[in-house]
Amino acid sequence: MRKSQNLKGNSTSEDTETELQDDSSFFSVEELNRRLNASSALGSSDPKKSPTLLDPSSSNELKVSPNTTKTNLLPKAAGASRPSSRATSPNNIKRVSDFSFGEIIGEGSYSTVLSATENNTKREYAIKVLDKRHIIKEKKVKYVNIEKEALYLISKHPGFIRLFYTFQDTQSLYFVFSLARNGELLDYIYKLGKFNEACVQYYGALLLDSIDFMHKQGVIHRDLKPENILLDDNMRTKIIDFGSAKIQKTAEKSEQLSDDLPTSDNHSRSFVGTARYVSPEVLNDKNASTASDVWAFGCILFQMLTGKPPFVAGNEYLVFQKILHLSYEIPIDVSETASDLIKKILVLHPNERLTTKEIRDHPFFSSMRFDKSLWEIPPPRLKPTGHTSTLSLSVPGFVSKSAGDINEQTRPSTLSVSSAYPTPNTPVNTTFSLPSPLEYEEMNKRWHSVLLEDEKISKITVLNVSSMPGSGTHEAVRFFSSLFRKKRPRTFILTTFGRCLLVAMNSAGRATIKEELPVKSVGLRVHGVKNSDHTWVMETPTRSWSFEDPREPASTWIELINRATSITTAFENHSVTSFSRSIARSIS
Ligand SMILES: Nc1ncnc2c1ncn2[C@@H]1O[C@H](COP(=O)(O)OP(=O)(O)OP(=O)(O)O)[C@@H](O)[C@H]1O
Repeated sequence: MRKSQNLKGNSTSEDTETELQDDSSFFSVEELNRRLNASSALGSSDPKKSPTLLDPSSSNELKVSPNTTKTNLLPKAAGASRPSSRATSPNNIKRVSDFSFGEIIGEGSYSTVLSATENNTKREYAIKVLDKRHIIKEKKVKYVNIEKEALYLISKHPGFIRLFYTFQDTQSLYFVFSLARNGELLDYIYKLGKFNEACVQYYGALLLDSIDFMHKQGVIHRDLKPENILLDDNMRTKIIDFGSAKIQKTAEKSEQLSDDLPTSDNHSRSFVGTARYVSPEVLNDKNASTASDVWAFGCILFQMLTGKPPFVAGNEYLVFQKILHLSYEIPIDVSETASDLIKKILVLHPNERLTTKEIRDHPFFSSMRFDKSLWEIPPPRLKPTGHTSTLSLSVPGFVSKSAGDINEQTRPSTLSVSSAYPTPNTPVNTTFSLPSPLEYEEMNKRWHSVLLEDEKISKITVLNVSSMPGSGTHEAVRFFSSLFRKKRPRTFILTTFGRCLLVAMNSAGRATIKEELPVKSVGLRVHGVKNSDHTWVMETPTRSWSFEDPREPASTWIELINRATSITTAFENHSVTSFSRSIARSIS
């Protein structure tokens, strides 16, 4: 296997050929419960019988308390984890003290993922930490097992994240993965708007080859989406998150291989997946099949080609309606060959959908060779193709950093992809990080008409926003307005005075405030939304706003809004004059 050096000069986990070493005993509810009980009864566990339980005197022992939260279950952050006196635990099963944990690089519904360096080898990994109590409570033990088994089945293919070790301590389960340093495919789609067709062919081919292999191993992923596709040091794709996977039985598998028709999962009738990528058959009768993964693949191809998934709407119900009615449009700038492929994949009936083999043979992929050499050719430079004019925002005057060539520019050195700033042609789903001081100055000038005297922009980004009457209004009014609730892209400005503004340019090119969010309203509630890490809600008794930011988690925003509330409070107490000036200004 390839030898690689990371940016710090450390060798990466990909360097090692080690077979999966795991503590398989913890993957049963009984064993998990037994160990949890043992740990609760402090000291009653028998380390000989449970070789992977940490020594209670170890600095890395994580104590169970009834008030334990997800965060304090985590190993200590960067540098805090002291190397163990013993390099590894008995039977070569790893333990927390074998690693120094770094920053949190991702969070899932049931896990937190941290970067980590193995103390002995200095190899870097991504370690997924799952809270045992939470897994048991939510009845997810079965899925933890499936994830491990699926990862084992597909481990020989380069298109998947590699699982190296599993282990546990009293409170958590640990999956040690190869570290995909270049973040999620989704980041690049947002950053570039959309990919040119050469890039879509290349990345589409890597994914197709991976999906094909995965299906031959009897694994249906069931949650394929750009967030679950990571990019490694060489900008090649690694599919992650097998927590929703289904493993087919051998009989099903051989049937599938003989006739190449989609095999379905008749046993699992629960909805899994993500609304925008879920197939019509899963919505209709909850039957997931290999064709359901092909459907999701079609949605991802569409998203790479156009910048957004084919089925988007203000809420999940409307997304489902669009999927069931096959209501999507291919923009005219997509080539005929690509459109033809999309139309043959996004087909309602799974048996009429192209199979992975048929997709490989489609003219869109005629330049790609589906063999080992596919994974050896250098990735094409990631380039956007122009912009979708109907989606562009009118935010003039910013230095564009989004367009161009990602591979050409310095690649992001960490997992967080530095984002672009609003430009007149930036697609709506893009979000933006803080600009440099010079760009700040420029922005403050551009938006000065919405700012107060001495007030500066603290954060500017584009969010999808919808609003409706608050919980204090009549239920019928709320119900009907929910039917027409539409998320619209809006430029959001947080100012140094703590004001949160939704702004737009008028036809004369002048920035105007569309709305000022009532960060100090009595009865204001700011909260996240179940099943969506990137959506949050601001609610007053009379009005509620729902925000979606595909890049930044809702928790960051909730913290920001809370901070804005305290800033405006301080501001009001100390600087009444500025408010008077602002009123005078708005009148003039
Ligand atoms: N090997 C890795 N290298 C780098 N980042 C990773 C790796 N594995 C996971 N991540 C990051 O952590 C996030 C959460 O991981 P993952 O999707 O596996 O968790 P999960 O609990 O299964 O999530 P979900 O709620 O989507 O099921 C990912 O979206 C990704 O950004």
